[in-house]
Amino acid sequence: MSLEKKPLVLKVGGALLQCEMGMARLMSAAAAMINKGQSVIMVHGGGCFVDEQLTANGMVTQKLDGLRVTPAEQIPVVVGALAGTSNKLLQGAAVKAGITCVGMSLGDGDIVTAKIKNEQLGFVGEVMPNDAAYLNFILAKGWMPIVSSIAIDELGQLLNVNADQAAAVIAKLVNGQLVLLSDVSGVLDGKGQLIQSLSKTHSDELTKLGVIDKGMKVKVEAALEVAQWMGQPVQVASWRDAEQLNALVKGEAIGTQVLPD
Ligand SMILES: Nc1ncnc2c1ncn2[C@@H]1O[C@H](COP(=O)(O)OP(=O)(O)O)[C@@H](O)[C@H]1O
Ligand SMILES: CC(=O)N[C@@H](CCC(=O)OP(=O)(O)O)C(=O)O
Repeated sequence: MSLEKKPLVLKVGGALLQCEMGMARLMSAAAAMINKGQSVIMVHGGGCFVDEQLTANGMVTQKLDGLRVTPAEQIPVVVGALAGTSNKLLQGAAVKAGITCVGMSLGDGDIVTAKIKNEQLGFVGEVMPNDAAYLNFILAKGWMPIVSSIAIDELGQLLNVNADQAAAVIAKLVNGQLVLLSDVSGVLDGKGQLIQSLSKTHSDELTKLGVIDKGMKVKVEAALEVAQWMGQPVQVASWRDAEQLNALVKGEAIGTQVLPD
């Protein structure tokens, strides 16, 4: 299978949902790719939006190693923000760009299996690839799945999954090419310069120095895991940068290339 024929798994981060122009540009890039016959799956976060909604509901946010501690009482707010508002806002932008899309979550169509990651984190999920049939059905129609990172475990419990980890699992599930789009141009070094290509050794060094931290640490870990698994680089780039989006449509490498060993 040629690279460009692999489904493209595009993960978009939270801040995008607060930027109407960013959403419009991204969807127009996605529409251009879909019109060329490229399958695209969009996986999204919405961390900023969750923060906002928790605060509005008088709840506090606590993170451990970049992951949100999610007690049971926060689940309705988190699910509402991610599987509800964020997912539907993106769907709206996709429809406006002429894309036929299916808004869904990790809990749909048995695409993944899920379990609680670690009791300390509360209702935070760890997911594993399971069955690609539902996604493949949508892609075969030429439609674009828009997937929120809410999973459901065997007991029917709703779990909050970090969206970079969700995108990594979807990429593995469909053997897709993963591009993690954030609000920064890629992984930056200690001087704020873009790192063109990043190996595991280099990333470990920068993480130890605290240069790569918070959300970027989780993102780079997810990218390294998929790069290793696929034997091909995973890109960390920016949805803000119109030039990067144009290059992505042309199939060019953008942002930081996170390399397999
Ligand atoms: N070395 C780094 N390079 C770039 N961003 C970094 C780095 N270390 C930490 N960050 C932070 O990580 C953020 C991106 O992660 P995150 O907020 O989880 O993004 P998203 O919501 O797009 O997934 C950046 O906005 C930046 O604040
Ligand atoms: C467990 C966990 O941390 N879940 C994330 C899910 C959303 C997310 O990952 O959003 P971004 O991609 O915008 O960072 C959260 O609650 O913020």
